[in-house]
Amino acid sequence: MTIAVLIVAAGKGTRAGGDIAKQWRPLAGQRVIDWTIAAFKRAGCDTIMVVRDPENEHAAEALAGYDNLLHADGGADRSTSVRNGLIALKDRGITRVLIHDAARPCVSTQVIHETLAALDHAPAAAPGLAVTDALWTGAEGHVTGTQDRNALFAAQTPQAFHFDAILAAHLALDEVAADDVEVARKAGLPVRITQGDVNNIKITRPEDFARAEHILRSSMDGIPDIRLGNGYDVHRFGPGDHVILCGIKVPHDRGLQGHSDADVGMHAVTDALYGAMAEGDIGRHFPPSDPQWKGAASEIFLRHAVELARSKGFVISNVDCTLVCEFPKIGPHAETMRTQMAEIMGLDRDRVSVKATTSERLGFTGRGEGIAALTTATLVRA
Ligand SMILES: Nc1ccn([C@@H]2O[C@H](COP(=O)(O)OP(=O)(O)OP(=O)(O)O)[C@@H](O)[C@H]2O)c(=O)n1
Ligand SMILES: C[C@](O)(CO)[C@H](O)COP(=O)(O)O
Repeated sequence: MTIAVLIVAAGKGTRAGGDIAKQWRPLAGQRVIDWTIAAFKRAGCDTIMVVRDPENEHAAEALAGYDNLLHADGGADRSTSVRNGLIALKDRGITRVLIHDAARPCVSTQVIHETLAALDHAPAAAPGLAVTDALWTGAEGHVTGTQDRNALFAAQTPQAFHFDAILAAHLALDEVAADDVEVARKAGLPVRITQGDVNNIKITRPEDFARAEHILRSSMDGIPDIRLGNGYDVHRFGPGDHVILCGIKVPHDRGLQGHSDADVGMHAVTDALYGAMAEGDIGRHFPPSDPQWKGAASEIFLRHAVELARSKGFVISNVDCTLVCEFPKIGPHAETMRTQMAEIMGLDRDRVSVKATTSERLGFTGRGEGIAALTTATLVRA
């Protein structure tokens, strides 16, 4: 059995408005089409044909980054686009095909698998959602009747077919059809209804972008948006009588050198937060070339990273910082450091860890030339 996915992406997206057709527009960090392609790859489908307008520069740009995608030219209506895609898939040994709207980026693995599995029992299958709201007919702003909803379903994609059967049905079609289920039925093929998903929305109107974004951000197919970041920093010892570590003044016979207060621990924590968000590092947000940060309290940097995370919808789940030095001894101060950093980040103390290790007198930390810090941070988007 060789399965192909045919994604129709040649529409103009008129109802969604905007200068760029909806399937090429950004959504939750990538393009709509990227989410749609990713959903099928995640479900294990590797043969993917995208039907697009060959003249559309946004289509060309969006698809350029993909290896191994098949392309076909779209037509004036959806049925023609599907037919072109099916013809382009002919002679590739395809036995089953899933036909999907590019504009449905939130489709789940479960919907894909269930629809495909139904082809073991029928030549065609498609996800539908039983209509739950009462249905009216209306005219001139008034209800004129109530429609029986018991036998009504809202149609979704992917719609799945035995390849030869749907190709033949499309080649025999002499009019425009709403979808491929209609094409199949016109050819006399029985179509199984599989369970649709309320989240499998089709981006149709401008407000659908926000709905799709919410669905994708809150749950990527049940996988929460969890980010892991790491941070690493080193500061050299110099003259002084204390060091600042994780916001705490620790007496020592040397100080740490740096443009700011040289709080190596807090810098590693801050960089781990930036890293989890792919937002660069402290140097990008607070350039050392800028004199205003000379001697600055590192708390400023950490508060900025925390605020940035909040503004992007992340909550910090935990932070784990390890300081590497022979001296000063960190143990007696570790709990105060945890409390201080938890307070700055607005976290419970049990989400903040500060620990220390020596490097067995090896390397620059072992020789007492400086202190290194490593941090791992986890961010979760609610
Ligand atoms: N000539 C067409 C028309 C539509 N589609 C695709 O069919 C899917 C569902 O169609 P629809 O939501 O109606 O998209 P558009 O036709 O682009 O939207 P509109 O009617 O608002 O212009 C979309 O992924 C769209 O890109 C296509 O490939 N070729
Ligand atoms: C195929 C479809 O998505 C099923 O719901 C739908 O028919 C596509 O287009 P429409 O123009 O929005 O009806």
